[in-house]
Amino acid sequence: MLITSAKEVAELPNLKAVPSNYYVDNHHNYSLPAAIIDTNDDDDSLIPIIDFSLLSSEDPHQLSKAIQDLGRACQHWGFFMLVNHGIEEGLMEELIGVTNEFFLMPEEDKWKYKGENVFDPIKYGTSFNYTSNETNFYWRDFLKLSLHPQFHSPDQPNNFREVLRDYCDKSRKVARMLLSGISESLGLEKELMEKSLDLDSGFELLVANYYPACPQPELVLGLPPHSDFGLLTLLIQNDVGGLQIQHNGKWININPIPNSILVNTGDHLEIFTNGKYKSVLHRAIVNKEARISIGIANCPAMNAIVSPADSPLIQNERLPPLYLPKEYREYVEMQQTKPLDGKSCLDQIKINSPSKML
Ligand SMILES: O=C(O)CCC(=O)C(=O)O
Ligand SMILES: [Fe+2]
Repeated sequence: MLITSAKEVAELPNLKAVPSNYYVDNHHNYSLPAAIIDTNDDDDSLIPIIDFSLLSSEDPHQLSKAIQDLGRACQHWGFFMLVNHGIEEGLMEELIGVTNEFFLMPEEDKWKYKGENVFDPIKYGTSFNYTSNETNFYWRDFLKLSLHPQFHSPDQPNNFREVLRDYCDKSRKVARMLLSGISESLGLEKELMEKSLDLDSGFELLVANYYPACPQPELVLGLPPHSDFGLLTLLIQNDVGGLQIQHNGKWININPIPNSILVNTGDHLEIFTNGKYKSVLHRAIVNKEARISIGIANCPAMNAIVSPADSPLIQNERLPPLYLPKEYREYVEMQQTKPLDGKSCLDQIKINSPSKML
């Protein structure tokens, strides 16, 4: 079957209505959770804002407060805005610019990166995940790149590789610093996570999303509700909002804040913390203007076995392990080939709680 990108559909001459195979109602595999979409500005402003520079403060009180704030944001929201992260605004803008140029290239130049398998290091595609046999589509095109342990980049546009390498080296340092702060926030020794999940060989996947301008945004979704695999995702975006996250049973709009990085905790941080830090469902709506977002998922090493941390602070008689150990690679395979049902993949490895079994 010839696949058409969402951008090609959006650019059909005289397109006034969205083709019906993009209608969100047609996705029979899952139903949207009954929740209120809250567009209230007060709620938007509630997303925690973490000042990265305070995580290296020399003032012990400031440092310990910054670590506590980080832990609280992961526990109560699973999402936070990171400011003062030290990555130059110009570099972030350049990455968004070259990514936009990639999506503006002729279709045949992009489809040469189609890829066939879950672990192909460079993949261009459309909708949620073209490895599952979708017949109804999401209003989104994507480019997925494996960045670590081996770095992969398309050759075009010309300076894409160079800009990406610079950004991803800097983003990795920020992510590692956050992960060690997160270990500390749990009372664990700083290095426990990096050692047990072999983060020096950690897998990193970049997902660039292009949501074309849509004539009827209310009828479609850019991305269905999902949680991210990995430990932490760091996401930058242009100034067109569209991300919604589940919080206290509602969908909350997250408006972009200039020069910030949106961070969320992924499935493997939920597993490692034995459920204390939640991997939160989120989705993307679309707009009459095109939107770009670029996330990097920072993950355990492919052959690491992920389980709740081996520490009495994380699992003990009162807190039995809630998740089955699983090799990271197997989890990714399972997630990438699982049918869409609006539920997190974590459900498949949750151990039934004793109260359920009584
Ligand atoms: O576009 C966004 O803001 C969200 C993207 C996302 O959730 C993803 O790529 O996993
Ligand atoms: Fe996501």
